[in-house]
Amino acid sequence: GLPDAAFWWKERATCCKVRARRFGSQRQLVVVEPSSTAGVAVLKLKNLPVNSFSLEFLTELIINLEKLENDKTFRGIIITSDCPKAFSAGVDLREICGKNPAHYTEYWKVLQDLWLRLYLSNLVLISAINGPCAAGGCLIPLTSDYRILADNPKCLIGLNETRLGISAPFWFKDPLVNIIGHRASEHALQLGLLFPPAEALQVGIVDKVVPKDQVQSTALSVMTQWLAIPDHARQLTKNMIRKPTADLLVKHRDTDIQNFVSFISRDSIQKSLQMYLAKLKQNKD
Ligand SMILES: CCCCC/C=C\CCCC/C=C/C(=O)SCCNC(=O)CCNC(=O)[C@H](O)C(C)(C)COP(=O)(O)OP(=O)(O)OC[C@H]1O[C@@H](n2cnc3c(N)ncnc32)[C@H](O)[C@@H]1OP(=O)(O)O
Repeated sequence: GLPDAAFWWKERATCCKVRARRFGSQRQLVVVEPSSTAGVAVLKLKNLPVNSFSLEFLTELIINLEKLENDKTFRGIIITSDCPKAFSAGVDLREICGKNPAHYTEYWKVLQDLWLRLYLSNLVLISAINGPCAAGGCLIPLTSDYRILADNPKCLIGLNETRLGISAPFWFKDPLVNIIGHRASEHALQLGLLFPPAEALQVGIVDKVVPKDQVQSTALSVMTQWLAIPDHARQLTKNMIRKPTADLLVKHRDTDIQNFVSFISRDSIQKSLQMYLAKLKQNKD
């Protein structure tokens, strides 16, 4: 069962709602639409320009996922991007650069919340990856049940953290190992590889590669196959497979936060993140 996670969710849901009130933004960063298939919602990420994970975006995403999880009309979610430039550029570097330990603590807790919410979801989650997907951006595909990538050379996917001088946390690494295996993860993580579509399919970080204009329709047809299985049987099986990995984070959340805050506060790490951000701004198309 999920008693530990359920406890966390209840407590964290209240925090999310308080935080959402704090932002009070008029921009809608997450759009949820019913699909043409009954019981399936399409969740569109819309934090322009690149769906980087700002605290506000993460908060809105968690609230929307929680609503869908609690709405018995939905059995599955297709997660995709409504930003032409990216599926997700991962952690918003402005959230982990030049801020204070209290901010880093809050940010990391919320990122953990998102991971738990997705990884232990009872719904079928399909990532329709219609743009580049880097580092933290892979959190969504890696916690999904199925991943479809657009066949476009710009659609690189992978955990490239080491290229920024940082390390992916264990709860990014573990699902990757579960999906692509130990040796391939060792290679991909240390070198910070971003895979183009054909290689992504070959290594197994995605399940299907299709032309960009077919990503959505393919996601719907894959969803239909998954929904043919009775929910209770699929959910029990998903939980049985995922619980040992999820428990590692549930049990070690506080230590993980402390490790992150002390790591990210180092001058050398801050310098290398600032350099990466400056380089991104220089390399504009
Ligand atoms: C001991 C314990 C250790 C625990 C762990 C410690 C640390 C863990 C760290 C957390 C793990 C996760 C990390 C991350 O996710 S770091 C982010 C990694 N992301 C990337 O490397 C992707 C960066 N972005 C790109 O490659 C490109 O932007 C693109 C997504 C391919 C899109 O390219 P393009 O269409 O050419 O657009 P631009 O590059 O011009 O980007 C548009 C504007 O967006 C800004 N941008 C892009 N990415 C980010 C980002 N991640 N954060 C903040 N801002 C970002 C970019 O600078 C442009 O801004 P501008 O228009 O103002 O110049």
